[in-house]
Amino acid sequence: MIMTDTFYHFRDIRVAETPAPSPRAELHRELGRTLAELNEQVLRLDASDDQLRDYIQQARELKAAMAEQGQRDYGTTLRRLLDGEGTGDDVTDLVDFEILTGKASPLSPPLELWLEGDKVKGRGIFGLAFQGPPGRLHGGVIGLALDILLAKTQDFVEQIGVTGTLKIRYLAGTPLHKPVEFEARLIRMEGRKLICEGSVWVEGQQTVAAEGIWISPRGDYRLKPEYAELEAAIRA
Ligand SMILES: CCCCCCCCCC(=O)SCCNC(=O)CCNC(=O)[C@H](O)C(C)(C)COP(=O)(O)OP(=O)(O)OC[C@H]1O[C@@H](n2cnc3c(N)ncnc32)[C@H](O)[C@@H]1OP(=O)(O)O
Repeated sequence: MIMTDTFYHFRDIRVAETPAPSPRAELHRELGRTLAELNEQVLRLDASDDQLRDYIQQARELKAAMAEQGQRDYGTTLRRLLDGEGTGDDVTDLVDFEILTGKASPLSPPLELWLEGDKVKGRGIFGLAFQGPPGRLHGGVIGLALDILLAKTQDFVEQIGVTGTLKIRYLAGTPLHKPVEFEARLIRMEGRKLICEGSVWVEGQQTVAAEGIWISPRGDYRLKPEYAELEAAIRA
């Protein structure tokens, strides 16, 4: 019997289409979630000075124990993926530690993203660590979430570009601790520019509107063949 391993290329990594996590990746996710919960717990922790000293000591010991293990090298992982020789673990290593969306990152709610028809959709519940105005999500964090969300409209095209312009209009406060829904879509492509729009919703009320321009460093934006049917919608 011939055993075939699956290898991944960087350009094939799409929203919500990452390989099933290995047991190691699952454990990283559990560790990340536990640390995120700890991060929420530590905010204005109502503990005595002695208890705080004890927690500092325990945290330092945990950090020192982890430091002995070292960290896998990001550059090597990215290189394998850019060469089309990435493993499933390489893909999860890349996406699972991303800010806000990474399932193994202590800095993530996490914000979940997926493709639905011609849209990129997202959902997340943000805790106190992401607070701006009292009880509300920080506007800069919303900007970060929209940057990540709108960038994923590039899942429909061949090129990968960088954020050129991101315009955000805050229409109403976005509350903490409630499901926040995100939506983005391609508007049009003009050579190396990709123009897209996004919105943020809580309980059916729109709280934020955004428009973005992404710039492809090399080559004009082109739809991937499997999304050719979007042509009519984005030219309309
Ligand atoms: C391999 C791994 C890749 C992973 C990517 C992850 C991305 C993560 C998301 C980010 O955090 S991106 C970081 C934030 N963005 C940046 O750091 C971008 C910094 N700016 C640049 O690098 C350059 O200014 C840029 C590449 C955006 C444009 O420089 P160019 O010299 O290629 O542009 P050029 O002047 O030739 O203009 C090309 C077209 O784009 C337009 N343009 C240029 N900069 C623009 C801009 N900033 N906003 C809107 N449009 C812009 C420009 O008007 C022109 O339009 P027209 O063809 O219609 O004349």
